[in-house]
Amino acid sequence: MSEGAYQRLWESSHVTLQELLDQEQTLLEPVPDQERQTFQYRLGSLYLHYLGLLRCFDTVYDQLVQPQKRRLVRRLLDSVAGRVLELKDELVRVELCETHCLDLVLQDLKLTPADLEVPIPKYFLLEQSTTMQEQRLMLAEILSRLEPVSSRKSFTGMHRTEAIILIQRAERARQGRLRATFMQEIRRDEERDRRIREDGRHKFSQGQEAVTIQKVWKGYLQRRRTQQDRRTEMEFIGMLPSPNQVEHLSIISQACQGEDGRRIRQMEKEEEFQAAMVKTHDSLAETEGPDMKEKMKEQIRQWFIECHDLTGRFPDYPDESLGGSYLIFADKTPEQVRMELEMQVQENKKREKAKSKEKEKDEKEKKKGKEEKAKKGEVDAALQVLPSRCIPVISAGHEEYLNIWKNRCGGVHPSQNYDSETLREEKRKEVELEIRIQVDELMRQELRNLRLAVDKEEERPLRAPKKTPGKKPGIKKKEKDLTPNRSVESLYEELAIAGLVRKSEPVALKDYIGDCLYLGSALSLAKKLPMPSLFDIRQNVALYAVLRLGSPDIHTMAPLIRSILLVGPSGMGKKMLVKAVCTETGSNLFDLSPDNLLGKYPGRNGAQMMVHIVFKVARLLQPSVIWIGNAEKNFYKKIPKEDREIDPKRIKKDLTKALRLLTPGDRVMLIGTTSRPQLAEIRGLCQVYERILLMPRPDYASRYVLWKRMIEAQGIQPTQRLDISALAKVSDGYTPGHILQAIQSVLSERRFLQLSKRPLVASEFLGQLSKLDPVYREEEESLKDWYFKTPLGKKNMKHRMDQLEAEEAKLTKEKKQRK
Ligand SMILES: Nc1ncnc2c1ncn2[C@@H]1O[C@H](COP(=O)(O)OP(=O)(O)OP(=O)(O)O)[C@@H](O)[C@H]1O
Repeated sequence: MSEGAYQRLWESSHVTLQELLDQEQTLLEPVPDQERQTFQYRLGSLYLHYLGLLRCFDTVYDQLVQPQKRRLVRRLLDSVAGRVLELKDELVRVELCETHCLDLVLQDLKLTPADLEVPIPKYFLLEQSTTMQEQRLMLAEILSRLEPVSSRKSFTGMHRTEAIILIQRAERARQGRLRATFMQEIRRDEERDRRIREDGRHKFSQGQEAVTIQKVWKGYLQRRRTQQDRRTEMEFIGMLPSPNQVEHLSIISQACQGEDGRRIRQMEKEEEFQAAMVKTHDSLAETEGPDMKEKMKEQIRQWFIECHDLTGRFPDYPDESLGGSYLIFADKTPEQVRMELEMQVQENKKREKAKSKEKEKDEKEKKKGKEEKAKKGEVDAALQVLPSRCIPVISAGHEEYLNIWKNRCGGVHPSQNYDSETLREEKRKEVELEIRIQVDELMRQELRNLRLAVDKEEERPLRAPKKTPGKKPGIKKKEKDLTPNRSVESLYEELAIAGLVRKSEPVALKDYIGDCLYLGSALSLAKKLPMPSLFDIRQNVALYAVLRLGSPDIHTMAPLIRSILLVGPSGMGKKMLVKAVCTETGSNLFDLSPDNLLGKYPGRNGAQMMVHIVFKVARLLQPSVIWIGNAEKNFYKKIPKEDREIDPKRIKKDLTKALRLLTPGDRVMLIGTTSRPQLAEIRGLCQVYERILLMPRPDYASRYVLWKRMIEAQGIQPTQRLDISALAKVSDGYTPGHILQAIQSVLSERRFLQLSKRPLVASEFLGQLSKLDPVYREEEESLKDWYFKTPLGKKNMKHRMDQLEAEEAKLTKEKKQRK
């Protein structure tokens, strides 16, 4: 794509954004519970639109070169991502479920399932800070120091004689196999000769011979032609990949080169812009600074005099936290400002009084209302979207685009140099603010002198800055630092040596294979509960973990989620998802799994110290993932004998406390994984883990793509002879881990070499599959039953029951009326 194309994409994104911002307003109006479905539909549609926008802004930010525009697009990208997360929360709140069936919305908007995919901004990985890379190097260095010890321990030598015997045995076996094949061939030839001798040779005339040869040849030619035609048609309709892979790959690599080239240009332009910012700032401070200073002083003095003339006394100087003298210039007369300052105190008092009165009134009304509702026996619930934190940021960004960039974007090849006029405007404001701080300091002193000289007034006590409502200083508990004298590096090293920090294997989230549920809405209509697909799980992990951990701005704007629990049978890819989160966000991986804590930091104080250090380091070196495998063990109802030694519940209390101290901006996420949550106390588990993602066995669509892509990942292009659909059908009940295991055991090195002569067929995998234990129905049912005991599951169940009851009541009423 050319630069002009990215520019046009940006412009069209703003057209969509304008439409979405218009829709936002209507969503704030409360909707009665009866219209739940329409409300869900509107939410779903908005969510899909924002996802599309996120994709566009990500592409534009990745490829746009002009530094000022990139800054604006970045702000828009982060705030749109925040809005996507807010809408996801709304969807969960309204649908009482972690997964959503958006197939009808997709259909109406003429989108494909690929549009449901949550895009992960490319800058998460491309703009990883150097500190993150340094951390990774530090960990590699610590681990390499530890390695020789462990490798020495694990290496068990083999005696020379034993080794010779082993090699001889293998060589004799090889020779035996060769001889056997040779003998088999000799016997086959002998058998054929014998049969020919017994049957006697057919005598053909020359004509018959010619006809036979022609028959075979023509048949062969026709079959080849038909096969070719069929293949061409399948390629044409996109059912088979094009054989021209080389050409395809060269086009892709060319496009990638173009993108990389643009990223290099971005860096060059950014450096230019950084230098220009410093230069413009300095030149403005030098040329316009003194004038600005004098003008400000003049204005403020004028204000002092006018206030004194009007009220007979000098005004109070606005506090620094209120913006200092900037408050005076906000289009107000000096008298207004003074009055405002005076009025603030009185208003606060009045407001407090009114609040206490209102509270009393509300309580009375509530009581009355409750009594009335109880009398009527009905609950009047209304659905409404919560006010957004991201919309103001998006609107401001959109405004800025309209005011500054919209009319300057034109041209097929827009200029990618920075705009010096806009830069000067921005820097002028910055310089003005800096100078204002200096001027305020001077003028405060001058005011004090004036009061003393003119009114003979001693210094007045400074008015306390206005407190923001809701924030009560001192109420938030402050964390006690148990390791005040230790550096982060030394704590990190300590954790790495103890094995609590791990090196995560690189796994991309897109490699978590799985297709979406195509019939979700149909199932819902048939009153069947749709189960989450692997696709849904991938999307939820992207939304809950990756987007939040990837960017500090998104984390601050999005609703806070500190922990998630992945619940599913063994082999569903829970650990793989944890690794993928670390890879996509460049997070540090801390392992607090009960089995990993055996013998580490013993005693009550030890456990407290361990959790403290892990959370402290995780927060200081954010983004971080704290993983707890077999998370049920921390909350065992009854500790089994074999786990008594590890004392799995010892970190429970400290974990809950440490989690509560995480605030927006602390990019730390606790991810628990478990396959047996039934063994845990459900209350404790659900208190620690805010979101619970159930991972049932894969459905047919997911199994199909799993087989296909896992075989392809081994470097094999499945042929027509491999019936993947049949494989997907018979592997019902098996997890992705099982499927991978079966593929790996069939595709041995020897089988690989035979592929050209003997293509793969489905039956080969069945033997391997039959050796593995599938997820039995009882196990899955018990997991589902457990899920419906969790807070969200319970609400969902109750809602569905209520709906069923209401429908039954409606039906009986209709029947009665017909009679
Ligand atoms: N959806 C998937 N796509 C691709 N590979 C998968 C998928 N799910 C699982 N795998 C693969 O299956 C194997 C087992 O996965 P993993 O160890 O993550 O499962 P798990 O649920 O953590 O198991 P356990 O509960 O036993 O710890 C891994 O090699 C992983 O890469």
